[in-house]
Amino acid sequence: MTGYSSKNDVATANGKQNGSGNQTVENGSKPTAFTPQGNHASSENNIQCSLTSDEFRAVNLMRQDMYPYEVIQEIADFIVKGSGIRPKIGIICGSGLGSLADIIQNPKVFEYEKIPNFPVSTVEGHAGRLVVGTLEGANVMAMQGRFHFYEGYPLAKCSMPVRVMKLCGVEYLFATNAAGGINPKYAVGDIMLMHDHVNMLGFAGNSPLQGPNDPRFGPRFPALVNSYNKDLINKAIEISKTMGIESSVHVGVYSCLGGPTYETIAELKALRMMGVDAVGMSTVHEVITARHCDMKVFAFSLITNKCSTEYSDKKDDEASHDEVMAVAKNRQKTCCELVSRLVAEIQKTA
Ligand SMILES: O=P(O)(O)O[C@@H]1C[C@H](O)[C@@H](CO)O1
Ligand SMILES: Nc1nc2[nH]cnc2c(=O)[nH]1
Repeated sequence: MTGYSSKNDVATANGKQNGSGNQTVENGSKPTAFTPQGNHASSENNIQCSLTSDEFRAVNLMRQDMYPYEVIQEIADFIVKGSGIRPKIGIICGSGLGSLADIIQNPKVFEYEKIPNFPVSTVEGHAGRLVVGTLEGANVMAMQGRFHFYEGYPLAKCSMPVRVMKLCGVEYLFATNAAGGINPKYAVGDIMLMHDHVNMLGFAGNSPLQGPNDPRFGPRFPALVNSYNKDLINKAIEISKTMGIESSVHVGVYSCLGGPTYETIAELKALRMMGVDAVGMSTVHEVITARHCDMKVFAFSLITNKCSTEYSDKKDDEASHDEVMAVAKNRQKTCCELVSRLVAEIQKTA
């Protein structure tokens, strides 16, 4: 084979590691060494890590994934007391779909950084606010900004807000996302109602339920068949007919990869062979957490880009977050209408 070369260069994020493993840091502060036990020491004979003590503490906080029931209860109490509302429906806004929270009436807004023990959003298109209020007469709470594995958060932390929703009183989770369409019949701007998922992070041994199980949330070994509520899917199909968009609404299988990279062609081919229709970087761990604590789940993907399984040199064929955001902005009105009409249906039968 020609045209392919592999060099043994080793680089760090700041590009300063040399072949001998010696490291320097950009800002001149002294690197901190850490032991495999996790306590960081300044001894030079341990594994070296180019973090200052402050950076190390920040990373540690980010990776904290144990949220005892009592801590989640405290967060839930903070939100219920602060808003004066006990929400029944929880909405998670996907990339660029923050407007789903803007349609909430009499909103009480909580910035994530002001909520005790809450993580912060780091991704463009995820504002980082919890909005509590009413929609179509129903009490709702919406996450305007979710947490992703690729941001550095463990899965349990990414989906911790779902447990907060549960303890606030939420019975229904509406999870939305932006996703790449692998099914060749899907077009950009279409909506895929999720009826199942392939948990690629789970295949790799990662779960939001890893670690000790607290039975106050749910069982050690929850079943996931029928995770996506069929009645809600059918109601959404009926609503799509009345909205005149049924030809661009599909029912399909979503898969979550770790990101932040978009997929290679070989990965897309593999996913297609596995029966995946749309691929993204979220939602699955939230659904698992919601089902564990017995919430009813409705989820949909907005198809923001087509994932071709053919090799191409065209730059236009590459996925980009700008495209994802632009398509989501274009389709936000339709997504908002679908969500509010479904909320109205739930409220009607309450
Ligand atoms: O939060 P979602 O799943 O809607 O966002 C998707 C996945 C990545 O965060 C981002 C990639 O463009 O969009
Ligand atoms: N993994 C993944 N996530 C996305 N989010 C929006 N589009 C995509 C995509 O093509 N792949």
